[in-house]
Amino acid sequence: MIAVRDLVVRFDRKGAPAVAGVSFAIEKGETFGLVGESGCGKSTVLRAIAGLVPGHSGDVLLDGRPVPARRDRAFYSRVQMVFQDPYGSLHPRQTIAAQLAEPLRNLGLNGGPARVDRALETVGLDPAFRWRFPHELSGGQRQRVAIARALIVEPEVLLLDEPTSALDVSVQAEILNLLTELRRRRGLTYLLVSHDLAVISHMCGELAVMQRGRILERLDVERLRAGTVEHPYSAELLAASEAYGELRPA
Ligand SMILES: Nc1ncnc2c1ncn2[C@@H]1O[C@H](COP(=O)(O)OP(=O)(O)OP(=O)(O)O)[C@@H](O)[C@H]1O
Repeated sequence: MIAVRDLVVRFDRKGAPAVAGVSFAIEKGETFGLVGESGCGKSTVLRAIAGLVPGHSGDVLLDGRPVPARRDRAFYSRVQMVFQDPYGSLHPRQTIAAQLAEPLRNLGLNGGPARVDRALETVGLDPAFRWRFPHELSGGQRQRVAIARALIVEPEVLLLDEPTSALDVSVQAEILNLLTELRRRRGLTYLLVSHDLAVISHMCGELAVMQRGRILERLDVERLRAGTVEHPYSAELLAASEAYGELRPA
């Protein structure tokens, strides 16, 4: 469904690239995880796919075809993003209805009230939320709105950048379960970036461990849960994960 081939991102001409030749492919309906310590380049991979990083090299392929260097409406109607901080990504002085209608307007699609209500329902929020402002919502409700805003254009792929890192643990589980249910119901394909192995283990079929802009190791979730990683850095990451116990089957 979506793939990157030899992706390189350089922010600084002299220094090491932030992403140094990353390749992977995600089948339709699957969730692929990118995991690694802060600064390893995982968010940059995701932002480069979304066209938010100027001047990357390598290919981004959607359904096997390269996407245009300047991402167009056709791309954003198929690929949407959800960021870590829903408070930062929502406009503080716009109603939820206005914010949900915006991506439809940007893509030249019809944004009637019924569509906004449907989007709210999809993420488990009452239509009455349409008149509220972001500060009147809890963190979890705000992230539900961010997911509704990504889904309102009916994309096929969601790029998820630490979608639950800013939330309390109990709310994290709710949002992860909602994302899983939506993926199953709609046949969505996810690329999930997280520093949290428990989140990756819960969500992903396959994952790649990144360090200093490169993929060190690819794993399927069974190997992650069994702890049979090959690269010493992956083993370190696993050992350091507070959630190590949760990753292993009881
Ligand atoms: N816009 C930018 N300009 C310059 N350097 C950047 C920019 N964005 C990221 N970087 C640098 O690129 C490297 C990779 O950052 P990136 O945010 O992709 O890492 P990450 O693994 O997602 O970490 P985190 O989870 O902390 O965001 C870091 O060294 C970072 O400082």
